[in-house]
Amino acid sequence: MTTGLNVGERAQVPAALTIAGNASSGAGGMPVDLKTFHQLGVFGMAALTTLVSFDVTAGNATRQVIDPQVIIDQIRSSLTNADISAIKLGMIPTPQTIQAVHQALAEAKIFPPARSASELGVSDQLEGAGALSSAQAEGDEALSPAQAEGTGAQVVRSDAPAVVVDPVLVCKANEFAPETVADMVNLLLPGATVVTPNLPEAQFLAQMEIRSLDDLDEAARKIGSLGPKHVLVKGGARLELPGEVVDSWYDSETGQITHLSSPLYQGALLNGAGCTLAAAITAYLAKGSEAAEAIRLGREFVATGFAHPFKLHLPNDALWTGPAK
Ligand SMILES: Nc1ncnc2c1ncn2[C@@H]1O[C@H](COP(=O)(O)OP(=O)(O)O)[C@@H](O)[C@H]1O
Ligand SMILES: Cc1ncc(COP(=O)(O)O)c(C=O)c1O
Repeated sequence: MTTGLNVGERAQVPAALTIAGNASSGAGGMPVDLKTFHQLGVFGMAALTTLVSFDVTAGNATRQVIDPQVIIDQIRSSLTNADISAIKLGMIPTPQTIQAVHQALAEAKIFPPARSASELGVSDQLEGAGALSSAQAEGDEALSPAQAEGTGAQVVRSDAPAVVVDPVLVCKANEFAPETVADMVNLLLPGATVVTPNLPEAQFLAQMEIRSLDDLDEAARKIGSLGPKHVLVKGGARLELPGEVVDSWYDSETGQITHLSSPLYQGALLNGAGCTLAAAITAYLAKGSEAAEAIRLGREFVATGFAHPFKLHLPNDALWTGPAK
């Protein structure tokens, strides 16, 4: 096999880090992210937050949550092991693990510090999403961006890697960890370059029902008001439009909504589709694409995968993250 490199020559490829869970099926979280990074010519690194096992006979999934300090250690280690060009956040299953991820990324000046209670105006308006993250509600001292600026501390590095947040709350039919919404909103969304909720996740984040394309757009705008630069709400097969899937992309800077559509594949949900999309967007950002291009190319990569599902003994087959067979 030839790599196109001479022996001893370094591979000049960007690196991307995924902070995610492991699905032992190989069809969700870290395995999908690393396969996608590799397929797109990006060196993949991983910090694990959870271990998920599906039991086909019992029809349920169990998860083992990784100790928050171990998550911080993995992220610190990855950030010092290589120059990382983009980061993907996937399943982060508890308020404590979200706080740990935020802490590690804020200390590296990749994420802004936690907002203080008085600065939580926007998420205050989100009924039920919770105005305070649990750490803030417990009275932890948070340095606000304004306070940090006052001390001369730089809030986010000018060369900080792009961060794609896939707010994993609903995995196909399984709803999961709705108690993490407040911390997601307060700690993860403000630092996101792109956030990629599926339809039910967008309902949680925007606190509204989504039944139509107009609702999808409204949810994208609402989530955009929480701080991310770009929001891609995946209507996917769940919106049930004839013959096509439509995702709604909101650009917070321009305030513009764009509909991105692809042919519907058999009306099916495939395991790993959402992870592959967020990982592909991360990979393209790592390779230097602007967000608009990364989102478009990421969707194309997923559409190719839908044409080649991999048979799993689970309620849904898996998206294939490799080249066309
Ligand atoms: N049946 C399908 N045919 C083609 N594209 C799909 C289909 N279902 C979802 N998609 C697309 O795949 C991507 C992931 O969507 P989705 O499966 O809803 O995410 P998640 O895995 O987070 O639930 C989106 O771009 C969506 O539009
Ligand atoms: C660890 C992990 N992360 C993420 C997901 C979400 O996967 P999908 O891309 O199918 O939405 C799953 C789904 O089972 C998972 O187990």
